[in-house]
Amino acid sequence: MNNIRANDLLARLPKVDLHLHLDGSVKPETILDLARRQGIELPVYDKDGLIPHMRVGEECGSLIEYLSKFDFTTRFLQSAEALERVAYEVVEQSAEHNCRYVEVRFAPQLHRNNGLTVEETIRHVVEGVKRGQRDFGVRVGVIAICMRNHSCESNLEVIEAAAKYVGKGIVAVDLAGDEASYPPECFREVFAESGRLGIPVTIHAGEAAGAMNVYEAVTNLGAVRIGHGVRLKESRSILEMVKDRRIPLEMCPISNIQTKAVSGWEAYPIREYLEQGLVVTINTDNPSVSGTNITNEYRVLADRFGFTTPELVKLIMNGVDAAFMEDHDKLSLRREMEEEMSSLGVLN
Ligand SMILES: O=c1[nH]cnc2c1ncn2[C@H]1C[C@H](O)[C@@H](CO)O1
Ligand SMILES: [Zn+2]
Repeated sequence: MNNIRANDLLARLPKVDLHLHLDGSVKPETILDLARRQGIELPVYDKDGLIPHMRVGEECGSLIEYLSKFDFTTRFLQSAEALERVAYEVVEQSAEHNCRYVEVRFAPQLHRNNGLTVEETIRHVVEGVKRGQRDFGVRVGVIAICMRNHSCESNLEVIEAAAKYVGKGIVAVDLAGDEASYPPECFREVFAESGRLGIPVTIHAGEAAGAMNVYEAVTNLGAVRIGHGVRLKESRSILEMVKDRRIPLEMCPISNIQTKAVSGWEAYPIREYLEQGLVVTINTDNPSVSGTNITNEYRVLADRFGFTTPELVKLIMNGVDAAFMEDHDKLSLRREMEEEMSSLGVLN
């Protein structure tokens, strides 16, 4: 297959994205408009000029450097209107890449500078994605994020509010932020509460710290999925545990290279993980910070690792299996996607 046709096929394949941060998915043109409406000064007033403020470059050396890009964007996401709008637009952008299901995650406590409550932030994000779901025909779930640098109290507040929205938009809770400085043990109390309330848990782990964080996330924080897990390869026994429990990894290739979770593509363990029988899914993490989209993630994997179309289809369907979705909805999503793949001629 020549490249143009291959790229076209990747764009047209139905896909899912399980790891997508709201505040890492804001379009520069939306920032221009939000700044004007909110009367906030910008360093530049053209969308190309904003890109360096929002996106990491080649030189990104660590997760901490990567995370610094979020400070710029979250300033504009402090009102009901802004949250609803970016939530809607994230669904629109996913639809442009033929995503059939997305899980949009955000940290309520980062959007309260102008007085919104945790529950209000959740309500507005859920409203935005639901409107997107109706207009663009993409199924959507929302994940509420606790932050590693926030207090137990403020993270517990997120869990309690999220619980009220389970079945009404919220599908899980997560833990994100600077992994290296805050070991996951600090969060046992917080995720014990999500366990009591019966909310599914995914945890960013094994990205900027070692495999022990994955172990802690699974055994003590109740994680049933792991965000990234790139450094899981550092421990054979922990890798075996993740494999035996069939815990899906939400890998985000471009982001993982940029945050230096691994030294480079040659060390990226995706083939290794698949050969070892781990459940790998492919996701974007932060399209506007990483300068990526879901089609691009698959294209890079095809180019760098020689993944064939059946292998890419398998990765996509792993994402469907790993979705935080009711069984009957998952079944109908799987059927729809299989039909669409059949009509594209990529299923036997
Ligand atoms: O890849 C990541 N690792 C850890 N934290 C992250 C990553 N991407 C985004 N975040 C943080 C920064 C955002 O402000 C926050 C909520 O989306 O989550
Ligand atoms: Zn993430």
